[in-house]
Amino acid sequence: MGNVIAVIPAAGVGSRMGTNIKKQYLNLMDRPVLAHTLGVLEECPDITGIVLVVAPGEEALCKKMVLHGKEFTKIMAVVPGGDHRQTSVYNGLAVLPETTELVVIHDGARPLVQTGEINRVIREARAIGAAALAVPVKDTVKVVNDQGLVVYTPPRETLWAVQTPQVFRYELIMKAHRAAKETGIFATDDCALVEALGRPVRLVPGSYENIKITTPEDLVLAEAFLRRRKQ
Ligand SMILES: Nc1ccn([C@@H]2O[C@H](COP(=O)(O)OP(=O)(O)OP(=O)(O)O)[C@@H](O)[C@H]2O)c(=O)n1
Ligand SMILES: C[C@](O)(CO)[C@H](O)COP(=O)(O)O
Repeated sequence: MGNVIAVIPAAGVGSRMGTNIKKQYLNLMDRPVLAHTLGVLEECPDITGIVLVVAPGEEALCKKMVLHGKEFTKIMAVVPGGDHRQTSVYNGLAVLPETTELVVIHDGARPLVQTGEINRVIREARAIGAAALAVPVKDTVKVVNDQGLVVYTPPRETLWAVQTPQVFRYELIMKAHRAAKETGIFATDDCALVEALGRPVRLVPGSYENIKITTPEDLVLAEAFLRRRKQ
């Protein structure tokens, strides 16, 4: 088995959080959101290296707020991101060694992922090439038109909310990102780019705790989950 490298996009602006400090640098209990995320990946035995993607010019800030000390020994590179999450991920993928077997793409803003979940996704990706954590959607979802009128109601049992990590064979995810770049496809997750190639993607049941810190109430929830884990 070859290298399994994590690419962590953490270059977003956090517009939905609306705070002066970007959400990845906000404190969640004792340390920044991004430090929690990196801490889980650091502890994951299957992951051999980490490439962190931060906003251009924010490398020093990230070092000061998150990467000080000697906690994160697996960080191979800190690279500048782009205007979209997809571009940030691509910039991370572009610096990986050719010897990389699998890439674990995980949002810097998902600090509550657990080692066992990451391992399960890695196992599936090794078997079929592409896999992601996901949870069944709890609400009934409506598809609407631009006037807010309901067009249809997809059956809930077919709907899953996809999370990260999303794990891929290195050559497959590079092919998918390059093809998306050429055709101008922009997607909100990396699986969609592999789907666009017509290749299979396996969803691995995850946890409702693996939330993405997106709006202010997510920090309250995340803190509650962390406190419960410490009990
Ligand atoms: N240009 C971007 C946009 C997003 N991300 C990262 O992708 C992850 C998921 O994105 P999201 O939660 O949407 O973060 P933001 O784009 O920062 O948030 P918002 O959409 O509210 O502005 C985050 O870790 C974020 O930092 C990134 O690396 N580069
Ligand atoms: C990749 C992702 O985490 C899947 O839920 C998500 O799509 C990333 O960011 P978004 O901007 O909130 O869609």
